[in-house]
Amino acid sequence: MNYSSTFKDLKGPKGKLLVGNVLDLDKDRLHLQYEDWGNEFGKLYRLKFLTTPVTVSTDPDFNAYILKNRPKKFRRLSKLAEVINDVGVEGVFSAEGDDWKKQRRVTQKALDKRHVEAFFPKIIQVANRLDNYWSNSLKSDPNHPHLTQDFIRATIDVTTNLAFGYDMNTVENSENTTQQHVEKIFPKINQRINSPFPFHKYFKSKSDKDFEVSMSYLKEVLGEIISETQKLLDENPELKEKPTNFLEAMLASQEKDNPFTWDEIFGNLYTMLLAGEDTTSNTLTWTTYFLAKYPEVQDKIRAELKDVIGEDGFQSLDQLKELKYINAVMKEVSRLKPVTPNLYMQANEDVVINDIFFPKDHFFILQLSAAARSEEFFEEALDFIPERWITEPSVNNTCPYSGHIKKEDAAKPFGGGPRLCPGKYLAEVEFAVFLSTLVNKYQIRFSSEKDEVEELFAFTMQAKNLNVIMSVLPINDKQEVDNYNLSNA
Ligand code: HEM
Repeated sequence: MNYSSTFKDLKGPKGKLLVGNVLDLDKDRLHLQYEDWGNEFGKLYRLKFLTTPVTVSTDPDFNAYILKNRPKKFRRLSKLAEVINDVGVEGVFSAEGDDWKKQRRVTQKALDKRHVEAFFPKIIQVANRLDNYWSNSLKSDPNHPHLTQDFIRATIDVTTNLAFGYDMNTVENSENTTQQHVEKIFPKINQRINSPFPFHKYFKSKSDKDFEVSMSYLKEVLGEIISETQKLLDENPELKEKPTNFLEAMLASQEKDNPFTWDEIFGNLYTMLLAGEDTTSNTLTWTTYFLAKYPEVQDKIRAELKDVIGEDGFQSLDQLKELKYINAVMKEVSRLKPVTPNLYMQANEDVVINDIFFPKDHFFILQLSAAARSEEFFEEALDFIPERWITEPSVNNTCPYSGHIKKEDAAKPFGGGPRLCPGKYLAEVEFAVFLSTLVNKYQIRFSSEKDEVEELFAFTMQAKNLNVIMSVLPINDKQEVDNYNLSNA
């Protein structure tokens, strides 16, 4: 192998004897700390967690190389996979090699465009329930402040309907506590990944015990869904040949070569539930922040809805493609507030990237938010400008200043390469439908003048201290929207 330097030559913050940089980590704002260090030490820099050397990359080309060269040259960090598997969420996200290929095939098929399109009426049904729920809640609580929880419930309902063929209806069923249990999983996984030692194996804290209660609750719920689906397959054997959703496909494999194990079935149901819920609901929550900060964005969305959807509401998925401004809002929110800002990878073999040598098993942190918010790739990078994503086909869609990198490559909220998020299309559809439902009838604003929102890293990146409330849009504003001309905005 030819190279002119190794990872040991990279600069980085000075660590402490024995522990390296572990004690310097600001766990609640890890992604911001990695961004700051990137500004200080360069796009590639070195850290040490106890005795383990780590390379952090904020370089989109370097990140793209690693994302693209999976599963052969790189894998997800083995410690991450161990923590995820240890809590029982052993699915496509943590799998590698042939196991991953097998699980990816069925996951990707369940979430492909054809399935999402066939399922569109159900997404609309969930959105209508959300709308009813909001309009009723606002009667008793004129400034409804629970938007994050509402989005979590809506995304849980979509995933369980689409992937498991099961209508959980957590939006209307306030007794259903699934959302509260699901919410505990990512923060716990995050805590365990960042813990230098698996203390929970020897001593269970109160939060470990709470977490176990939540996991057994979810196991019971998923167990019931599995039993009902198995009964359905037994009564309708034709479904075993032509399964209509993810769970049916996994159960149908029991009677074929190379069946999924029960751990894989449970693990993938958890994976779907988690991967589909936390990311999409946090992106929607961050969107409400920008809606409150820039009320004119709400007006533009309403104008576009009026143009494209009209009075009759969504009729088909084709209308979504015409919602160019709403799609641009999602891209801009995901650029400025990417909910998965750090991806953890590991080398399967010795590799040379950018003329630098990294040994087998080397640990990489791909930091995605630094490039997405950098002036190097985006003009007025810290400003919220959805229009930057609306380009005419004739206009060259590259970032200003970057020369060769496309905007999409500098901001990669869904990862990339063969393990690109398979739920991307579903997430885009959910985003457009739920955001339209919200903005069409309701007004979003801050509950106080102080904007104290903070980015909290808990494996996904969440909005802390977000003081956003909603109220029914006054009739007058609706009339004004009728006269609002999007093209002049
Ligand atoms: C705004 C919403 C979402 C964001 C930002 C997001 C982001 C991501 C990212 C960054 C990854 C890692 C990709 C990589 O390693 O290159 C990922 C993986 C994954 N996502 Fe999403 N996701 C979203 C919604 C969804 C939805 C709705 C589902 C399904 C219901 C889903 C299912 C998955 C699965 C199963 C994986 C693992 C794929 C694999 O390892 O092969 N995601 N997502």
